[in-house]
Amino acid sequence: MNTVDCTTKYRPFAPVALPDRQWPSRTITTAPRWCSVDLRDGNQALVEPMGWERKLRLWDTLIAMGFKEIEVGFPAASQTDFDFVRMLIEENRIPQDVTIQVLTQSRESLIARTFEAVRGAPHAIIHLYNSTSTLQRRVVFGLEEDGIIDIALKGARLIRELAADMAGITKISYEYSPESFTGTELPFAVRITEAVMEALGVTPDNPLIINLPATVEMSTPNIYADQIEWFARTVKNRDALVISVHPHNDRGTAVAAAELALMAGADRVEGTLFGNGERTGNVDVVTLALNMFTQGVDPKLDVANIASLVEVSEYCTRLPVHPRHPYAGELVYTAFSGSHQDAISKGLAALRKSNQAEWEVPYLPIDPADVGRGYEAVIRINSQSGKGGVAYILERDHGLQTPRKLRIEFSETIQRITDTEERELNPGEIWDAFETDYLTSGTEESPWRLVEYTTVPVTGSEGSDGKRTLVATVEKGGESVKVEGTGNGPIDAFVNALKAAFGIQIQVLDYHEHSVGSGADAHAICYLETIVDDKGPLFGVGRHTNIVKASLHAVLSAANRSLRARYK
Ligand SMILES: CC(=O)SCCNC(=O)CCNC(=O)[C@H](O)C(C)(C)COP(=O)(O)OP(=O)(O)OC[C@H]1O[C@@H](n2cnc3c(N)ncnc32)[C@H](O)[C@@H]1OP(=O)(O)O
Ligand SMILES: CC(C)C(=O)C(=O)O
Repeated sequence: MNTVDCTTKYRPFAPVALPDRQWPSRTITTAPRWCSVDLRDGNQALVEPMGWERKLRLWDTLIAMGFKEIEVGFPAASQTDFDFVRMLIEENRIPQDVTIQVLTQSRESLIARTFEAVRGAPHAIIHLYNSTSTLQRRVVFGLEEDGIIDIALKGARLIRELAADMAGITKISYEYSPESFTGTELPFAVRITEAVMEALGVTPDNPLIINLPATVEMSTPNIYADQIEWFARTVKNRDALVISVHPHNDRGTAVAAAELALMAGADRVEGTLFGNGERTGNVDVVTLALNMFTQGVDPKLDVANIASLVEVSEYCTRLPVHPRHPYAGELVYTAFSGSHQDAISKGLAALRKSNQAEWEVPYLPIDPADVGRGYEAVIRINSQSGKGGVAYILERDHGLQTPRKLRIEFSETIQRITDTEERELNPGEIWDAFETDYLTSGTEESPWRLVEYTTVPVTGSEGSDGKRTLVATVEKGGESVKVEGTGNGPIDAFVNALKAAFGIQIQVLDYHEHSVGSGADAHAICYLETIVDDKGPLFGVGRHTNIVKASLHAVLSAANRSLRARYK
């Protein structure tokens, strides 16, 4: 029971009055303009901010992914940020279709230094911000609305001046963030934006990127979408604006907020790889991009090698990507639970058989191969797993198409091991268990062993009807015995031979056989469902390059398995 009375300590976020909201019936059909803020918002939230080498590695990765706008730092804040921007420019590292973006507070000295940093770049976005929320106006700035507008306008006018001075050297675009937008009254957000637009003299040809950040995610994502739609419908000269969103993830719904904001009219998204950023992070652009991808929308970001993105992100941020992180986590293409495994393996088989282009596999919203992940880890086995998963591993790794009843039987063996050992079994251990149980002979646990055999047709006797006589050498517990029997085929003849020599009674209920591999490696696998001396039904499995030998091995496999404790 909570001891804090949340009803007095916290208050619900007021909804936006927008009864004719349009966004709920829209869908996302094109990629937004992406802006990576890894090197700024992501960097400023790190325990150890990135040095040059890490920044450069991240920069190269972002470029390779296809980002065309990258916020490279807060150059007035630190020498490292300043020097990094200079290096990109002086070493001609900025591709011609990429624009760098830099952040600054609305303070004269910081703005001047920011311009110094970008001088000589082909194109730069100067990103100006000041906090506009009710709370920050009161507790941080001690100012009324007009005072806050004043801060923004002083900065905007200076930026316009300095941009004009830089004409012909560096093309400057403008971005303004009414920071803490989500805590700002909407009419005030529009008012300050319109004032900044006027101060900057923006036009549809030279628009302002108006970034409406969920600096703190304070409400459900539908309310953020309402805020964006309300803003877009109310602000004057909408066509001189590019509406950008910058969601943080305080409530864990930044991805949803960004998506709904796009439906509400946002044109651009600022975010980071895997959501690194202040507190619970920025919106994760990789997830956003792949969410689009799985809806058939080209995200215009290359996320095809997700493992290398994880590797770079973990190296640069020194923070791990969670094993359950959407699309990227180590475990997100893995099912341990039986019913999931069963559906996945049936789904994969159906897809292979149908040859259809469209991806449709239960529990796998995306083909792991599309992000460079293999199928090896799709099914892993522990005590939550079922027969489908175990059978999948046997087929995937060893080509065994086990009959349904054998799957049930063997999965009980695996279940016993995983329950006893309380851990995952790797594919090698599953195969070992199968070999030990079904394919081993001539050991203490599996004393029966086939040494050799020959068959001859029964001739001369009346009504022999294709019967054969089989003569074999069989070992039991190391002792060799020659056996002989006649039957409708080799299995029948062998069963009769064993009965005559040892008194063992093997009744064959069902028979399956298939080949595995091809060429010199080809061999036959035979599965026999049997009752051995009233024990069973139980399976015997035989494997050999010779199809008859495979079936005789299967008979002795059943005999061996009837000695197991569980059949006593
Ligand atoms: C939501 C965000 O992520 S915004 C980006 C935040 N990122 C960072 O802060 C990282 C880099 N920042 C820094 O290194 C430093 O804060 C600097 C160099 C920018 C400024 O440092 P300092 O001037 O020493 O201190 P500090 O950041 O505490 O400045 C606070 C002052 O700036 C004012 N201020 C804060 N934001 C702004 C702004 N956007 N525009 C104008 N003034 C601002 C505050 O009112 C306060 O004024 P006061 O000194 O009169 O009380
Ligand atoms: C500077 C702004 C865009 C910011 O980082 C935020 O509001 O989170």
